[in-house]
Amino acid sequence: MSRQSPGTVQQKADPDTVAIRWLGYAVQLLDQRRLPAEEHWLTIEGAAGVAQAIRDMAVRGAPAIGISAAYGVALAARGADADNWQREVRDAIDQLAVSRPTAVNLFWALDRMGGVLDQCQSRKDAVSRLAEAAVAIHREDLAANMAMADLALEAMALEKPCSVLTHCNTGALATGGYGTALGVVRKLHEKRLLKRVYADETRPWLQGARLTAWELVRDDIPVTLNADGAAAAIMAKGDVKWVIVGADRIAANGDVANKIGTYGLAVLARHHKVKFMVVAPYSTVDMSLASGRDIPIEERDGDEICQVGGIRVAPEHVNAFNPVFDVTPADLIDLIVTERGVVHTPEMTGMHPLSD
Ligand SMILES: CSC[C@H]1O[C@H](OP(=O)(O)O)[C@H](O)[C@@H]1O
Repeated sequence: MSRQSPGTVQQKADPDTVAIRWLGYAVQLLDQRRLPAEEHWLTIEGAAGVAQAIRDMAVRGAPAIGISAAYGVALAARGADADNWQREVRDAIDQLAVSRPTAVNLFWALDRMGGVLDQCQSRKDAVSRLAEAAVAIHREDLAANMAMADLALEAMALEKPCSVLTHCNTGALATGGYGTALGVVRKLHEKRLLKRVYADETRPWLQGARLTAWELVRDDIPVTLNADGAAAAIMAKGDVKWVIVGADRIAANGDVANKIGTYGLAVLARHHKVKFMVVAPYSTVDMSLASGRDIPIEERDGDEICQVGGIRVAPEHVNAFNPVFDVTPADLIDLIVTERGVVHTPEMTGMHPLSD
């Protein structure tokens, strides 16, 4: 990631960890499909472009798609007709809401932007207030990540450095900056409490191999990349003490939807007496859903798992099943960390201790 340029949202953390830039007239997104081969920034001036970037995974990661969608709403106000601005911004919100179904951060951000829209008196008012609201969502997410890292370290109460294992990419790329689960990894490294982080490659989009490995190598954090299927053997060796993952939606009972493969890791962790931690901002918690059974799970085109690096490896016409998230039941989770606080053994209380 490159450094912020003038006119972009000002952050308190290291600006190198920012992959979404607000330019006032456009949002810039570091195209995650092209990493690590190329650091290519997309400049997007309308909500339709943002919706497409989310759908096509140019930007991905639950908090990052919420932040991007918020900027999309702000752009819709800028491009709206003076007489029909409310309708046009509402339509943009609807369009953004159908870009991806599982990460609730998207709907949370759009609801918040819709609330601001309801208070606007004119298009001019909407242009400035919606931009301010999107920047606030971005800044708050970054601040939440920093807070969660501190809370997680406190809860881990480590006496000596340990190794951890993570899945997918939950770093600066997936968030407003710094990262959720990967923010905890960064903090462990900073406090000299990290021996090594094992990064699952995360088929089929390879967020672990392409994005997590890129972020960590870039920041000199000791990382070992492994095939997803190696996680059991790694845990069996006994070096890994924690599995640390992010989340796309957390139901009221503490069940967690996250990248496909997470549930399997939780089962393995319990078998090997490895602790299992979920790290996500409170915007990922959906108290309207009683359990993980109610979480909509995105299924993407089966062709995504029939190829590797753009080259088809499966036979033509094979039937392929490609759910991109799974649900880990609360009883397999030791800790859920949000910026509001930590829930220990969520199967006992669900997320209720942190709700309003
Ligand atoms: C920091 S949340 C990241 C979250 O997003 C991932 O999904 P995707 O790459 O499909 O957007 C995954 O579930 C991660 O835990």
